[in-house]
Amino acid sequence: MISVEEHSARVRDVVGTRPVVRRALTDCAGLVLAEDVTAGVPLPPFDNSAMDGYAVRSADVANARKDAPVELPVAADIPAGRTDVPELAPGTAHRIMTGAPVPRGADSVVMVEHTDGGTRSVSISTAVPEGAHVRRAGEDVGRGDVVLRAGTVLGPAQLGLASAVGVDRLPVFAPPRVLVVSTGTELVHPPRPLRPGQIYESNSVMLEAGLAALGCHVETVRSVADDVAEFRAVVEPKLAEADLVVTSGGVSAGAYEVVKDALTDVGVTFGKVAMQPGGPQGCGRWHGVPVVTLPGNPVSVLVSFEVFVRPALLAALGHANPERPRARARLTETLPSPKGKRQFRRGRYSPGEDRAVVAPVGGPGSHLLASLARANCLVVLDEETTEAPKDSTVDVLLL
Ligand SMILES: Nc1nc2c(c(=O)[nH]1)N[C@H]1C(S)=C(S)[C@@H](COP(=O)(O)OP(=O)(O)OC[C@H]3O[C@@H](n4cnc5c(N)ncnc54)[C@H](O)[C@@H]3O)O[C@H]1N2
Ligand code: MOO
Ligand SMILES: [Mg+2]
Repeated sequence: MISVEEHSARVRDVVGTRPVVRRALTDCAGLVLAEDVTAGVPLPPFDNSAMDGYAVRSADVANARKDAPVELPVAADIPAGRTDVPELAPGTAHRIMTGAPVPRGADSVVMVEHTDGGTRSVSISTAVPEGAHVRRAGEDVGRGDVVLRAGTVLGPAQLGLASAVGVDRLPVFAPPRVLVVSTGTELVHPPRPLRPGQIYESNSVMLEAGLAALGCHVETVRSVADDVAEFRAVVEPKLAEADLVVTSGGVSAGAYEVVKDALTDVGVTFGKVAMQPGGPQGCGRWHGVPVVTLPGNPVSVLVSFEVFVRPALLAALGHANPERPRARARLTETLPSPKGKRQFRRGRYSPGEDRAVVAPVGGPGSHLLASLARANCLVVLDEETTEAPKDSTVDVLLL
């Protein structure tokens, strides 16, 4: 039996790191930036107006008041996007819109609300300080500034910033193509009616959803019978298109362990990990493609995905912290735990007023899928623990 840490290290090793690719910004959401990004232009690129109104010299409107407005001729009209903006002559105003370049000669903008809105001449009823409503070139970002650091997870704001400084593609860690294979002669897909002895397949649905949430491209074989020849015939031709294979089922101690039987002699190692659920595990390479084999019980699949596959993939994708957040919480009922194994029990975590609380959901059985769907965390009881008493403080992994 190997420890959770040993198997984690093996899985991380086999999954490795992803190559860097340059992708269009719109294909980068959720991915990790592989290199620093510098600004090709300052932000804003030029002095521009923060308001719709009139560009003026503040000295020309210094005496303007509501009851004594100042009248200026309007010498130009500057909508946003105008590229041939004339200089402002003293004693004149330019009508200007938000985002339009402030003309040379002007030092401030008067909001249209403080004028009569004139187009030939304008009556201005307020004085403005120098610089009023002018957004200065480079006040947000200077040319050549590092705007995004390698390792940044790219969300909407980061991608918007990249575009704003003139970038169209970014170097990111390429999401892998993952082939999910569920094994089991008993598996049937809804809405086909069940015959006695059959069950509806659920593991590939969980794995596909979990992998897609990490940005992986997933191809799924929703079920293969427990037959080595069929398993090889279905899966082997798909290896060329996969960066990782994740299987479910067929790895334990029975007579029809299709994954174990098909892959033992080709480079995948099987054994037991000191944990419950998720004991029987395997990993290795098949024709050079990384393979992680998960046990078939549905709770075992999802716990194994959380403990081994998800962190390995996030690390491969460049995430600095690939682990789920952890917390400590007061246990609402006593939980037994098998000696020598790390136990993961489903729980409902709530932050609480002064101390977080976790209530176990369902029993330890790894077929109890309904309780998994109600859980928002896993209570982690270490290998030494045989019982975690009610009201004791335990570690939880927040899902
Ligand atoms: N004699 C022993 N028997 C078992 C041991 C053991 O140590 N000695 N370990 C048990 C543990 S723990 C687990 S976990 C399972 C793992 O079994 P396999 O990986 O071989 O998985 P299967 O036998 O194929 O299936 C187990 C169970 O899960 C259901 N299943 C499988 N695939 C799916 C799916 N895609 N969707 C829904 N349900 C699925 C399957 O019907 C079985 O009930 O072995 C124990 N046995
Ligand atoms: O370890 Mo199995 O994964 O308990 O059900
Ligand atoms: Mg089995």
